[in-house]
Amino acid sequence: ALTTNYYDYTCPNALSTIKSVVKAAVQRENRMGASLLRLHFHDCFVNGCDGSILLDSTPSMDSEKNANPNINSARGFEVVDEIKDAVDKACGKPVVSCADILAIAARDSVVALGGPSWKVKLGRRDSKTASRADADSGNIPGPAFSLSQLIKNFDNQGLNEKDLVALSGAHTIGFSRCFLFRDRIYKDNNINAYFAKQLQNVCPREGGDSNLAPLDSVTSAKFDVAYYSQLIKKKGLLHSDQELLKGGYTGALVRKYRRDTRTFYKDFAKSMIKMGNIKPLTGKQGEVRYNCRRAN
Ligand code: HEM
Ligand SMILES: [Ca+2]
Ligand SMILES: [Ca+2]
Repeated sequence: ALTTNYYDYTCPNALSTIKSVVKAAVQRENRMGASLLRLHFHDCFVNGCDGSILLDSTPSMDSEKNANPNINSARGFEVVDEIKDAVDKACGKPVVSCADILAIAARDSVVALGGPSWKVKLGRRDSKTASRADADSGNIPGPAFSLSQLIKNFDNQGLNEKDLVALSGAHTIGFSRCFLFRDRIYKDNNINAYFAKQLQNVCPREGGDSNLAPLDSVTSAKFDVAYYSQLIKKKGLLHSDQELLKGGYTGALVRKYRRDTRTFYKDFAKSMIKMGNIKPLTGKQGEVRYNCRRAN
């Protein structure tokens, strides 16, 4: 099992080193916090939290970076390299896995943008392979998903409806490209008309596919509950975001989190730990990579 003190003896400075690299990266560019948080999510949902998303393509293996949910979208790989470099220097040898780096960087990103902290469980080892096919086959939920599809997708990972609503709160930071919310702003009816109109300037019916809009139009660089307030105003950016309000239980949670930052923070932290526990490689499984981009 994963433990919070895994590197206490082999690398006592691992956590502080990672925190300072993440903090500097988020100070350079706020969005990097969002991007690093998302990397951990997209890693864990494809064959578990094993660093698979970080591997580059080889002649015999196509990278998960090329899968639809990631291509021209997943970012932060240079910062992960920077962290790996710094932490290996701090430890004197490569003992911290890339999968653990993603879990720690996700937490530190949330903290850097004013969100909750938690003790990250550690001891994940890195995969030797990646699977673009597995990253492309619906393991990662899509923005057009209905509530029932979202619930089923999370259930496949051992995550429940509360995890779904709490973890979707990650959309309180970061951005989405236009073509992923175009249908929502031109076709959905459970959207605030003025909000839709504004977004249509950023995201025309034709062209501008990669133009960006904030997932939380109020505070896209602050880890707060504004995302949930926006859902109540029918101002969710993604169709999938707005779906959360439809369910009895999920809708009640949205309304609760909007009013109760402490409970959102507590539940988010708990669900992040749960997500970080998806099928980790432990013991002698996998390896600790020397370079997060390739197997040893
Ligand atoms: C519930 C199902 C989810 C769906 C359908 C979904 C979908 C998306 C989409 C479509 C984008 C924009 C991607 C792009 O523009 O290329 C996005 C961005 C993002 N997602 Fe999610 N997501 C979900 C859950 C999560 C979870 C669980 C997390 C983390 C715990 C997360 C964190 C983020 C972050 C932080 C961004 C912004 C990234 C950036 O600005 O670089 N998402 N998501
Ligand atoms: Ca993975
Ligand atoms: Ca926010």
